Amino acid sequence: MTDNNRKLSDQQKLELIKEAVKSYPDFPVPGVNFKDLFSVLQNPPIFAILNEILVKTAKQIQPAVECVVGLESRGFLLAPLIALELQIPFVPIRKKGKLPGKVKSHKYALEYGQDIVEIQEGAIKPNEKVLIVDDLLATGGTLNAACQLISQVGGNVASCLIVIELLDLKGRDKVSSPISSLIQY
Ligand SMILES: O=P(O)(O)OC[C@H]1O[C@H](OP(=O)(O)OP(=O)(O)O)[C@H](O)[C@@H]1O
Ligand SMILES: Nc1ncnc2[nH]cnc12
Repeated sequence: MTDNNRKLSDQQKLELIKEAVKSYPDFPVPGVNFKDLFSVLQNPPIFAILNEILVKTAKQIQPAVECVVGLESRGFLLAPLIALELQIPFVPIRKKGKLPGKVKSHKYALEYGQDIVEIQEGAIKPNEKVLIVDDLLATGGTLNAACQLISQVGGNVASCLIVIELLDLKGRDKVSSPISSLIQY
């Protein structure tokens, strides 16, 4: 963190992150206003602020989480940063057919299309307290599928941490675990 950033409030830091998120109307299909996390990652001071807030938020969860699950693909850019800082395992949830070994699967609906998510058997310990991390909450289909999958393999979803929440889509209504989002549209 730079000296200038140290003087900013959390609210001001979140505003800077929000200003750095680029929007792309009608991508990848008409009607979707795509919010691009990569525009934040291409701005190192803002990426540093995002990392700082994600780690701080994750550390505040009580009781402490024991594992960080990242959702393919953009959750993979953030979850390992948190896992490393907290010195707990990072576990991927991927789209169908990409993880080796025995997997458990769950089908889900997207804002556009549908998909299947998978996790490796044994990646989550029985009753382990899990933090799920992703870049964006839209319809909530992906996050709900991840929660179901983690429960299916015996984990306990303690909390979900999302950078961008699209409020109109009411995605959080689909998810029974607590969700923190950093910026909202
Ligand atoms: O709340 P939902 O409606 O489920 O949408 C949110 C999900 O959609 C995006 O991923 P996407 O499925 O586009 O996959 P990608 O990151 O691999 O491009 C985003 O990164 C979330 O994971
Ligand atoms: N509007 C959106 N922007 C970025 N990723 C998304 N995934 C689902 N909806 C999205």
